[in-house]
Amino acid sequence: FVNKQFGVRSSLLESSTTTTELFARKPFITGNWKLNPQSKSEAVDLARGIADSITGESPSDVALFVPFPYLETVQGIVGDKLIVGAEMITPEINGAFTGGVSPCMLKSMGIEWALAGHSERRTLNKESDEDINKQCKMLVEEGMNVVLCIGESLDEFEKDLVDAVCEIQLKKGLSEIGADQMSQVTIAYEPVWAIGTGKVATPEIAQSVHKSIRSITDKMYGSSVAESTRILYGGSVSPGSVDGLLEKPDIDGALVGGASLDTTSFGRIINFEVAEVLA
Ligand SMILES: O=C[C@H](O)COP(=O)(O)O
Repeated sequence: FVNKQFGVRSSLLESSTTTTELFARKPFITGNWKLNPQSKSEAVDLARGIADSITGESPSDVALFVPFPYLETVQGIVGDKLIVGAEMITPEINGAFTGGVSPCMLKSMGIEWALAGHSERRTLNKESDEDINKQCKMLVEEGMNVVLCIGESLDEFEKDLVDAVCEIQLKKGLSEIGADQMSQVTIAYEPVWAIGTGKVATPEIAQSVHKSIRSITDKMYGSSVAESTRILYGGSVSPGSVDGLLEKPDIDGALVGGASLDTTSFGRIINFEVAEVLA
């Protein structure tokens, strides 16, 4: 077994293997806690467990997107080991937006990352592509980083509209964001039918959509941006599925929901193992 992950796992690497041989982009494993856990003490335990599962220099970037009330606590626990981000933002500077949390507020707390466009917010909170674009633009303009989530419904999947839906969501979500701002953008492909259902997309299906997303990014921004933009897969990622997904050349990481609430499962996902990347 040869582990050629990007990053450092030197004890497992063949002396002739460089860390950049396998992955074109540094893998990025992210957890989205959603409306969990139910208490601060549980959040503390979970954050500690996850931070402890990163020993030495991580082979990947790792991020946790957590509910607002836990941000500072989790950040204090994980330190520099991983990124802590918000699950959403209100794209306003200040004013009469009851319940809102702005990018500026987050930045003042040292939080530099946020999700935008998660399907639960698109569906439950009726966020439109225009709303999501406003969030993305404000985040990058504030010098923050955004994970833009896109993905088709089951109905759209069955009607073979996957690439078309992703193209629309991508183009609208990134409207007026320049090539020079794309280093602040990560894309997450999350088929809605795979979220929380246990029905993970096969690596082949996910790879095909990721390749199409990269090609759309190429048309929008050129090859250099397309080749450097990380595209994560989300939807029922588990310890059993992560290795196969990460073996695909255009799958640069994962956005993990349910399994990010379990220290052992998320620890295994963070420390995924691939022997080679399959074209
Ligand atoms: O943000 C994460 C996604 O919604 C995936 O959630 P899941 O891993 O529970 O399916």
